[in-house]
Amino acid sequence: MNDNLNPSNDNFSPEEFDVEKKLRPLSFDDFSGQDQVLENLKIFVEAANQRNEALDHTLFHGPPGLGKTTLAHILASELGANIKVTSGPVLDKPGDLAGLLTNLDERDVLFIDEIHRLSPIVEEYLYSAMEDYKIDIMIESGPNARTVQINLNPFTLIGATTRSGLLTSPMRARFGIQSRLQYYDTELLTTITQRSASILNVPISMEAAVEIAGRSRGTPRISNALLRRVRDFAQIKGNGSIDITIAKFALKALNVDAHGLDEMDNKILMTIIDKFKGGPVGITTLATAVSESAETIEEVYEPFLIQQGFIMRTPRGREVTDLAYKHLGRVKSNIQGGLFN
Ligand SMILES: Nc1ncnc2c1ncn2[C@@H]1O[C@H](COP(=O)(O)OP(=O)(O)OP(=O)(O)O)[C@@H](O)[C@H]1O
Ligand SMILES: [Mg+2]
Repeated sequence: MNDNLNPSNDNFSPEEFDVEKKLRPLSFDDFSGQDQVLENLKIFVEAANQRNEALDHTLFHGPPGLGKTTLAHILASELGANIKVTSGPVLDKPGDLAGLLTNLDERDVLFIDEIHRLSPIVEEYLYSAMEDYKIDIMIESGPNARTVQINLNPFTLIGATTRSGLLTSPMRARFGIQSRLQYYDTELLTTITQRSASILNVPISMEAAVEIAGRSRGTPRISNALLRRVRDFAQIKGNGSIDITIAKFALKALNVDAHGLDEMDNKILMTIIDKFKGGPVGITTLATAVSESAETIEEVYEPFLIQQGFIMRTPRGREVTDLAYKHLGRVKSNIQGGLFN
């Protein structure tokens, strides 16, 4: 599979980065889907705006490409505040964090991506900043070294993670607002694809938008990536506009699965069928067999496979469904007790 279609791929070329920026919704009104999450956020933002207070610390979790970073930027903009962006692995000492925190104006947003990857010492340093808007900083050095406590402006920390299971409970408890983002259905992804096509100035038929949406693994980032690639085909092999014929042709050339499943999705299904007779198989055994971490399978791959009805979680482990056999063109063996269907 093309690397840019990988749900967790954020390494765009400079040109693609620009396109990506153009496509990113900038306000609540631009953002489609996640209705319940959005409805709540609108209320919290409006209330914070009315009271002229900082919004409560907010955590977004869920699989890659569903809009966590986008929502962090939207929140800052709806709060009329600045946003400073950093990420867990970048902050390796409290000093890095202190620099960011002391530069925040009242009600500003500090966005920490991959917040599950903060080092324990930085994480602990964050606790008092989040709770009391206070931090200790070290001044001078050598024999005169001492710490002083300084007050921060009230700010909002927005954390994002694909691996909420790896967050420590004290960290999680400090987020007053916690939202889990869900996969998008084809209808929503169709709307998003049409919106993106209009921003990119490329005509697209309804049928073609539905086709792209249906193969996007429930993920707007993938819809946008597919749209960009299909646009290339339309430009070179067609007349520049995207109809169903060119969309199907391009998606076939791109090797995109009819359900939008990626290589790892299919590998997981195939491994359960071929090596574990369809399951049930424990998550750690499965993880070893596909050479991926158990956490990544649980947080990135499995939710979509379950949502689409390819896998079931049972008390004894993961089991593939008849739909998975059908999808992969495999025949279910009778030994499992299942009949052909
Ligand atoms: N609801 C939406 N409506 C329209 N476009 C969206 C929506 N959500 C996400 N997108 C598009 O998908 C892209 C990916 O979203 P975003 O970067 O916010 O995902 P993420 O959840 O932060 O992913 P990751 O976990 O990989 O950081 C965005 O650039 C945006 O263009
Ligand atoms: Mg992100």
